[in-house]
Formats: sequence, C-alpha cells, structure tokens
Amino acid sequence: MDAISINNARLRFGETAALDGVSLSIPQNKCFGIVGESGSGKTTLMRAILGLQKLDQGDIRILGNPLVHSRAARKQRANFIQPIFQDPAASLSPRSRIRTLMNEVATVLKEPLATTDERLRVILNRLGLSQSVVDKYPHEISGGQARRVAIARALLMRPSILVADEPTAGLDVSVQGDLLNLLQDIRRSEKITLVVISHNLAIVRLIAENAIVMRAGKVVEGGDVGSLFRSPREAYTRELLAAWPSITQAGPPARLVDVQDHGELGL
Ligand SMILES: Nc1ncnc2c1ncn2[C@@H]1O[C@H](COP(=O)(O)OP(=O)(O)OP(=O)(O)O)[C@@H](O)[C@H]1O
Repeated sequence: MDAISINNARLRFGETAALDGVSLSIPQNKCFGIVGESGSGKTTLMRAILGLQKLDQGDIRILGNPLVHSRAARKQRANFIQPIFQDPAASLSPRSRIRTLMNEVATVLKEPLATTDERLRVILNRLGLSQSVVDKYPHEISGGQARRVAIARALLMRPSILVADEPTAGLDVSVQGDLLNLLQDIRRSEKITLVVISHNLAIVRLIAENAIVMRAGKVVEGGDVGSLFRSPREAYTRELLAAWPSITQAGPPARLVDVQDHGELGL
C-alpha cells in the first residue's frame, strides 16, 4: 500500500490551473521529493494532501483511505499525517508558551501527560533543543529553533507520514545540512514516510529517493532522483538543473553523510 496516492487531481483558482491532472504514488518509509519553480503548484498539492484544500476533481488516498473533508476525518488524519509548514510560526501560536502547544498532544492522543512529556524530552534531545525551550514564547526563539520546535510538535503526534514544505527555508546554509541529516535520520529510525517539497533541487537530490518535477500544475517528470537529475528527459527539468550549476557539475549525486542511528524515539 502506498503512503499517498493521487489520481488526476485538478484544482483551479479562477483562470489558474493550480493542479492540472496530477497523478502520483508515494511509497511508504521513503523520502519523496516534490520539486518545481515558484507557482508550479507544490504548496497547493501539499494542502490538498493534508485535506486543507478541496479538489475540483480527482481523488487522494492516505495509507489506502480516501481523503474525507469532515471535521472528524481531519482530526483522525492528524494521527498519521503531519505537516511541517514553510513558515514555522504558522504552527506556533504567538500567545502560548511552547509547552502549551506540546501539552495539547496529550489531549489529542488521549495519552497521560507524563507519557507525552517523556516522549517530548527524548524528541527535544534528538533535535538538539534545550528542554527549557518549552518555557519560551515563539518570539523568544530563533528561526532555526522554531523550525525544530515545529518538527518536534509534528513528531510528538507519532505520524506515519511527515510532509515538509521547504524545510530549510530561511536557515543559514551551515545549519541546512544538519537539519536535513536529522530529518533523514529520524525518518529511518522511526520508519516515517517523508515528503519534502522544495524549489531547491539540491535539497531534494540530497534527501529523496524518488521525486517528481512539477510545472504549471502538472507533473512533467518523475522517477528515482539519481536518473532524474543525471539524465533529465524534460527540457524544463534541464532548465531547473541549469539554474543550479553546482548540482549539474557535481557528477554522481552527493549523499548526506551517513548519520549514526541514535536509536528510536519511542514515539
Ligand atoms: N488561494 C489562492 N487563490 C488564488 N490563486 C492561488 C491560490 N493559491 C495558489 N494560487 C495560484 O496557484 C498557482 C500554484 O501556487 P502554489 O502556491 O501551489 O505554487 P508553489 O509551487 O507552491 O509556489 P511557491 O514555491 O512560490 O510557494 C500559482 O499560480 C498561485 O498564484
């Protein structure tokens, strides 16, 4: 069974076909990349996958279940698919300490607070965040910390699927690699399906096994990242690659350094 399967997704905003017949299958327990220039429909596709945006046509299945738009279905879905939004502030309430946000998870999962707290302690540790971060308000932490807090919140929900929109946006180049390594490391040890959405081919090439390339709401190309970026069939993919000379000249795909398995998070 695929983690996510999409069949002929169509969605218009006025004259714009944001999704123009998108079909794809995302296998479980792998990292899958969605690449495309700005305006190609990536975020719209993510919102549709999360059930935040209804399609005009087509259907989406998450772990084999048709995506339903009721409130109850949305709550239920949060138990197995979690987003990491491009702007972490979107998932952090400015007036609540981070602890409040984390405590909500105990209520949602109907789990004793002490159990959630213990899982959180392990997750914060794994993400390299100080335990005291939970006493802060969102405006008291850096952009990089906010992104890690958003990842911690998502992981605390024990998802099977994580969908990350531009996970390294706004971060220093020096910490981008660390964050990607961490996501990859967690994906492997927790057997999570990771969907990474980015306009940056370097990120997708480094972290994903398979990817699709989107343009103007359509999937123009797809496959394993090695062949996709080594010998792109579509002119558009070649153009995207040409805009990233360091990648096209890099030869065989660079791999993230192998990170040690730090053991399971006990999610
Ligand atoms: N709520 C909306 N109302 C009107 N048009 C929209 C809306 N959301 C997206 N669009 C349009 O749909 C198209 C796809 O947008 P989308 O945000 O999905 O692209 P994207 O690939 O994620 O771009 P970016 O990388 O800049 O975030 C664009 O032409 C955009 O202007």
